[in-house]
Amino acid sequence: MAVYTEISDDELARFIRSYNLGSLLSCKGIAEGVENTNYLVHTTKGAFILTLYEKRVDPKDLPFFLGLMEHLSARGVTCPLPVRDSEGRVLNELAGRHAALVTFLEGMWPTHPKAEHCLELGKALARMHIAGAGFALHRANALGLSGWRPLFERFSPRAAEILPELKTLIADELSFLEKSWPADLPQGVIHADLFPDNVFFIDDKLSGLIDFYFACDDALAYDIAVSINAWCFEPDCEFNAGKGRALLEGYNSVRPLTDAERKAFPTLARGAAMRFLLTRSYDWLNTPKDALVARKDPIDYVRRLRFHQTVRSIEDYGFELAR
Ligand SMILES: Nc1ncnc2c1ncn2[C@@H]1O[C@H](COP(=O)(O)OP(=O)(O)O)[C@@H](O)[C@H]1O
Ligand SMILES: N[C@@H](CCOP(=O)(O)O)C(=O)O
Repeated sequence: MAVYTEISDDELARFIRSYNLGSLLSCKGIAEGVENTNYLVHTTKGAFILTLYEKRVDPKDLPFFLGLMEHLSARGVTCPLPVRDSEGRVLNELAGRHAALVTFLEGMWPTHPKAEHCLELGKALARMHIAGAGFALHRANALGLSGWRPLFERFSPRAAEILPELKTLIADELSFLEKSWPADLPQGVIHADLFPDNVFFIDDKLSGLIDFYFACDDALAYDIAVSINAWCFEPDCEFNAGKGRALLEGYNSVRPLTDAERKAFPTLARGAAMRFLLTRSYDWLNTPKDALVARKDPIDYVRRLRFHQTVRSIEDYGFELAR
């Protein structure tokens, strides 16, 4: 579920009146999602998503996230467009939370992604990276290399509750990543959480990207690694080389990977697995068992990490990329 904050009818009516969106017709809480409270709002001018930002979003990052959606949208990326109120503001307050309204995107996310979806996703990711160039605001990746060890230290005494060897696995892997992390790859704005539930399709055609609330500046190829992990492993955590190839080929056809990115890919994939292993482990241990939000299994990312540890070069994945 993701309705952490309830809003009264009066508060909502007052809020919607501050936008030039006609009359309020309906408002329903959205069960999907993890981080923030989302409502689907209909007015006589159309459908919108109302987001109330919850405690894990740092308010100082909101201009970056909202500005990025405006920047990308203006450059042809189909993503939610923040709506301005009658005074030109995109960020407001509602029910004691920072709040914004964005346009509603049609489409469904693929619950069982196929290679065709991965190909489309790869192209869309590359287009997003290209469109992100020139965005004026900056945000460091709070969940990048320098954030991993401090996050690990917050749960390491309890890591064995997830898996007896987890503490050693993470500690050794962090040492490897700190020594080997590539420093000079092409940088830009990345989505950083482009999982299937953040990508919409209509009839197998990609219709839009959502959820830019982890977006930041980082290595562009790291974003590909995040998506390879999220899209190209089967439910039993077997790597699907066909899906991986489709994603990489789609990406490479729009923005060819540099030699340095190709060489660094196995390390980036290990780092991307580490990032989600850490956040999922922390949440697994700290989300109350009766919380309405579903915890995501950290073990899936232990398996991905172990797989990437066996890979030496991008060719070992079975990718054959045009140059
Ligand atoms: N602009 C949008 N258009 C259509 N649906 C959206 C939009 N934004 C969010 N949603 C819906 O809300 C759900 C949760 O949104 P998301 O941004 O992933 O939340 P969270 O950041 O809390 O995880 C999505 O799975 C989708 O169903
Ligand atoms: N994608 C993350 C969790 C973040 O959820 P989202 O709904 O904000 O995409 C994971 O799978 O661990």
